[in-house]
Amino acid sequence: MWLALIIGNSRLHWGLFDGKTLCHTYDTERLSKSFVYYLSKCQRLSEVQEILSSSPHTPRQSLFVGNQQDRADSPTTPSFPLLLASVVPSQTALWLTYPNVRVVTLEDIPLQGMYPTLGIDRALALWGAGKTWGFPMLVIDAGTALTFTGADANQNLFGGAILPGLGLQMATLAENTGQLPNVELPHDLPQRFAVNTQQAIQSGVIYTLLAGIKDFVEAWWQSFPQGKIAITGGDRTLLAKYLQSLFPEIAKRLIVEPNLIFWGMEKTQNAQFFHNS
Ligand SMILES: Nc1ncnc2c1ncn2[C@@H]1O[C@H](COP(=O)(O)OP(=O)(O)OP(=O)(O)O)[C@@H](O)[C@H]1O
Ligand SMILES: CC(C)(CO)[C@@H](O)C(=O)NCCC(=O)O
Ligand SMILES: [K+]
Repeated sequence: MWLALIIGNSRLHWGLFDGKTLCHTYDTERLSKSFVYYLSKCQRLSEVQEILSSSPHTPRQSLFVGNQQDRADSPTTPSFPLLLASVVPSQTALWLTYPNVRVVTLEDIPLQGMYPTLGIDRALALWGAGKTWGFPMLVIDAGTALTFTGADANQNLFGGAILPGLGLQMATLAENTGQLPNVELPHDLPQRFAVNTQQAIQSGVIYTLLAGIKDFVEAWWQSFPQGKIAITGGDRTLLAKYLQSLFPEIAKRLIVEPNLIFWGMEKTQNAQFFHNS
């Protein structure tokens, strides 16, 4: 068993693997140094699962009482292996205190033509999607930031784009204006021409984002008529639903998959190391 951890800009994403099989996923807030310590002391799978699914993530001392002494003294009780990918350098540092950790870098991903500051989450999602469904592949990651990242049939980075994600666009409007409220995203596509403030914000953010996605997707298909498209990230389901209503011909060709980055991590040499250990 091993753990995959993606440190995103809003929260942490956890994958619990049995070899190549992804058994469980968890999302957590950012965690404390003592959490890192407790996780490193977990011996049983049930302990890992309990502390990752508890909320808030302050592990109960009692979980460890009793055999804590054995653990401190025994050299034969390694922590669960942890494979880490992070786009938040300050958070990476905290997790380097975990004893059995490996960090995924761009060098671990066999895509050609990557530029040095490319986000590891983008490279991993693209690698995971391409290795699973084939290249050419375009990944749309609808997270804190929304990104497009594409690679051609030779697994060469074709390029992409970065813009504020749906949540960030809504939050920025509320934070930087005197009269605009914080608004939730609607479950269904709103009406385009709105007659109240809340719906006007929803319409503006959603319809311009959908138009932008359509434009990128069409440009992608112009370059790669048989090119595949996968969407991931916290807003993927909502976006896929809006696309289904507005541009069904695009939605039909979309692969919607929450775990692209985990698939990417599993398909690096680093994971191979864990499979064999
Ligand atoms: N339970 C949730 N908590 C936080 N955000 C959520 C949740 N469910 C959906 N979202 C949406 O997910 C988006 C954030 O996506 P995600 O969790 O993929 O971001 P992230 O952790 O910052 O990762 P990345 O850095 O890759 O974007 C937000 O815009 C928000 O609207
Ligand atoms: C764009 C984000 C924030 C998306 O999570 C991340 O991939 C990142 O910090 N990237 C670095 C810049 C780049 O990818 O070109
Ligand atoms: K920054």
